[in-house]
Amino acid sequence: MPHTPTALRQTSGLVAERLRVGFDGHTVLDDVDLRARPGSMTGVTGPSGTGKTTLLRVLAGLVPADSGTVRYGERDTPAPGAIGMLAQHPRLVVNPRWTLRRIVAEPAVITGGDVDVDAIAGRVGLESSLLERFPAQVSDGQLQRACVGRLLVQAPHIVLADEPTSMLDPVAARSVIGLLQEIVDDGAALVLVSHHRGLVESRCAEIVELGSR
Ligand SMILES: Nc1ncnc2c1ncn2[C@@H]1O[C@H](COP(=O)(O)OP(=O)(O)OP(=O)(O)O)[C@@H](O)[C@H]1O
Repeated sequence: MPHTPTALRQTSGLVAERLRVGFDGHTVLDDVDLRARPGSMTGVTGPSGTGKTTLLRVLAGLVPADSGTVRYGERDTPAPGAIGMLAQHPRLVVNPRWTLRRIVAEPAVITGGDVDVDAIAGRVGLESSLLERFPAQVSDGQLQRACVGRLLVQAPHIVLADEPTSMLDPVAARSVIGLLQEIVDDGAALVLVSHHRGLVESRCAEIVELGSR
């Protein structure tokens, strides 16, 4: 039976309260609250070095907070596969020895599901012929589309996107944001880190501004 991400998704957002993180005695996050609701985008913005990526890492459970809490629905740790991430530099996070087809299909391999990678490629505007290429043989925009395709296969409850369009030209950026909006409209809670205030203000129901006090 084909993998049907939408049907499998059980939405639950996340709530972070009073997060504090410091490195080497220097406070980076100071009492930060953030809520990401199902079917909604939450923006994180602020100048360079104010802790946007650190906040995403804490939300993903990759960096422990010194204090504060993160709740994922009813849980205090995310369910396996509940969080999907989209990186600013997709080349740094994908396996360079995998074809785009394998990169897109990977979440279904992990769960033992079946997936129509060509259909997913069509949905994210990636020519099927590119699926047989390796990351070094495609553009940043094409690789980011493949990563969005992988998100569609994973169908996470929560998407954490760290400057996902900053490497892309305006047309490709709009397209990737449109695809993320589809994932949100499908019920995911999305946290969007971006320096681009206009983008955050136009798309996000809630905005966390770091470095503003
Ligand atoms: N593992 C770490 N050890 C020590 N310091 C760190 C670590 N991770 C981040 N920092 C520091 O924390 C601060 C915030 O970094 P972070 O990458 O979260 O900022 P950012 O807002 O995402 O920046 P940018 O917009 O430039 O990507 C920086 O001063 C950084 O040097």
